[in-house]
Amino acid sequence: MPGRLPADSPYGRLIPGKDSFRDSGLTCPAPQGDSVLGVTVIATDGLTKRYPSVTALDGLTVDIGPGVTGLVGANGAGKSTLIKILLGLAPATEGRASVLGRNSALDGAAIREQVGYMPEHDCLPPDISATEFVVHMARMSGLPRTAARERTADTLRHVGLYEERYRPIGGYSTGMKQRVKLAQALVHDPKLVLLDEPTNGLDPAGRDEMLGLIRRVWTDFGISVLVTSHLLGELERTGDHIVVIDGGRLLRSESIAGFTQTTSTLLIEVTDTDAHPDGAGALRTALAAAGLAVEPGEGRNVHVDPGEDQAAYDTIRDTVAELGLGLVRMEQHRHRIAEVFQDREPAAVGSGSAPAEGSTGHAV
Ligand SMILES: Nc1ncnc2c1ncn2[C@@H]1O[C@H](COP(=O)(O)OP(=O)(O)OP(=O)(O)O)[C@@H](O)[C@H]1O
Repeated sequence: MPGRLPADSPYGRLIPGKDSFRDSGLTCPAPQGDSVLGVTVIATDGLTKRYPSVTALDGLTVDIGPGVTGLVGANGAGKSTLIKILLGLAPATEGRASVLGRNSALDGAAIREQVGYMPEHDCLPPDISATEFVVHMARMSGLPRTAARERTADTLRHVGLYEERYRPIGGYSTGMKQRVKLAQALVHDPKLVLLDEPTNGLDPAGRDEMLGLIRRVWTDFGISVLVTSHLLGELERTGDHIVVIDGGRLLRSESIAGFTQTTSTLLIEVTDTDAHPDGAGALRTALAAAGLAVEPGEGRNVHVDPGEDQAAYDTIRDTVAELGLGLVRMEQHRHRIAEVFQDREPAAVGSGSAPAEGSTGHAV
């Protein structure tokens, strides 16, 4: 018989006592196109959570639809508190929240049947294997023994754990542990997963792999994702939508495309040559001498604002050719999410270590 975890279990499992699950296994395609538009997966209205010494959420009102949504905020912004309220694991002081159309304050158990949760902190038992642990969590969610084993094998394979899944978790790397936490959130085939800082502690390559896995949870299986991060740029390539909170308040809620609108600026990337070991620098100098509005900068990309001057494109092409550089790309520059927040008030900028070179993150 499946057991029952206390409500304060880090995984928030409560036993639904049901004997059937969505039978889509791991093959449910993501809904596409208009069919997903206008559907609210998570909604909050004036949501407030006050602890004795701090207000963690302050009148938060936001609607979140299907797909991958990044919930971004500095450490202490209120992300984990929001997740706990959504799951019905903590009461709000004021306001209301609903998940998949159910009231979080009243229907927590029903919500947790349909939602997977990956906690932020390390809370895995070190002495048992990933397989044993995930089977256990599947059983806790009410899956019969055989189905629990099958889905555990499928899910661990999906997150990229193979032979290691039979070894004790205590010997796993941080990345492997994060994968186990993701697997247990997915094993009961939820409609939505809430992932709290899943890239924490990972190196840049590990972050990219985890973000790719998260993206596929939606594109391959149609499971919506709310993923938190304190790194603003990290979710740029992974998410469909970003919600930014600060001090428990909504700063911005927008599609990624909205954040990263194209600008009028052209982005030009060129190769270096023996004659011009700094190809981009040589191009900047030559284009400025030709009268174009070249933005100051370093690195391999050159930014030029052509304004209304259609001849600018020809000038750029001809200048690259005259310098003997290779033209790798010339396209309209898109804002990076981090640039959108560059002019923010210092008070709104929180802590958080920026990841190493090569990752996409910028601390909020
Ligand atoms: N149980 C609690 N009792 C008192 N204060 C709390 C409690 N839980 C959270 N807080 C406070 O509420 C604020 C928001 O915390 P929360 O954990 O939601 O932030 P977060 O955005 O998830 O940050 P982090 O990534 O650092 O966990 C913080 O100031 C935190 O110290």
